Amino acid sequence: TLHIARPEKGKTLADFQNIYNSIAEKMKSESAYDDGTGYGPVLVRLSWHSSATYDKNDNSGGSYGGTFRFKKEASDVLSKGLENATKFLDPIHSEYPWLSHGDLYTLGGVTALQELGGPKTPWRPGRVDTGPETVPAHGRLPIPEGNASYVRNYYDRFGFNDQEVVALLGAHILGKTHLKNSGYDGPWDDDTNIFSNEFFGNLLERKWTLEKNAASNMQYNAKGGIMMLPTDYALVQDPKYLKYVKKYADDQDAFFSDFRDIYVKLLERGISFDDSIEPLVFKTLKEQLK
Ligand code: HEM
Ligand SMILES: Nc1ncc(C2CC2)[nH]1
Repeated sequence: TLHIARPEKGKTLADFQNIYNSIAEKMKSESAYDDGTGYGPVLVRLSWHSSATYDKNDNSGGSYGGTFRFKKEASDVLSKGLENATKFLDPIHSEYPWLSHGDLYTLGGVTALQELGGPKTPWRPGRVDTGPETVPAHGRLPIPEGNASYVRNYYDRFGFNDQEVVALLGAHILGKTHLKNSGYDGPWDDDTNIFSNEFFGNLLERKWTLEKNAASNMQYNAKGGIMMLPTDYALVQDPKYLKYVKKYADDQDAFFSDFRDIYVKLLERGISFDDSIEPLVFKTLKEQLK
């Protein structure tokens, strides 16, 4: 499968900054969502799930075709809860109908990440919607019960190495698990909408206890109301992953730049962009107030 980027005709940085601002303003005005967590985390998760169907073996799936807009893909039980994110973005798509869904879902994640204090993340337009026949079969999303070899094997399908996998999973500092979505529960602390390297410090410094949760799933819990999925905890069980967990726990700047790089790589996986076109870097709302 070939995915050639075709940037929307005649659109400039200013046009996409307008969309960024619409999403960011809507995040601000609907900050009460999910008990005050806000829409940032679930928008980041949607950008990940819309890219997570990628398979390097035939270059299928990935963010290009915007196929998450089809119920056939969005109904995957492992995507439960993401209907909140697509419903949030529907009015943005109505306001800017010229923007492809693939560009909408990835731009939503980049906007959320930056508005939650994450790294400045270059973004390129040009994903083109493809039809229902291009929706990949269910089964390409990861399960939370996996161990380290499961996680390594899963990301091999993207061609991501150990360092990239550890950096990418640092996104789990954002947001929450919800029993009604995934059958996992927590964290219950409040600053789950600020991007930082704390996921790694939590993994290394807290005392983790493996417990059965209210949905009879096993998860790791620590005092102070934080939790880890089995796939999170795998990062400290495997010596090759552990090396990078320590690196990122010690060095916020290294985490921010490595997360930015692998997040861009994820959102663009499988797409051929015209490298003579500069990626776009958006200003945050705060930066535009001055
Ligand atoms: C081994 C791979 C992964 C597994 C098994 C996994 C699993 C999960 C699960 C079970 C939830 C809770 C969903 C719910 O109950 O609402 C979740 C939430 C989340 N995931 Fe992941 N995830 C993985 C990788 C990623 C990646 C690569 C990113 C982003 C780069 C990401 C971003 C998020 C975010 C931001 C949330 C919070 C969503 C919210 O607060 O509604 N995850 N993930
Ligand atoms: N620690 C942790 N693992 C998964 C999560 C979900 C993002 C909220 N949090």
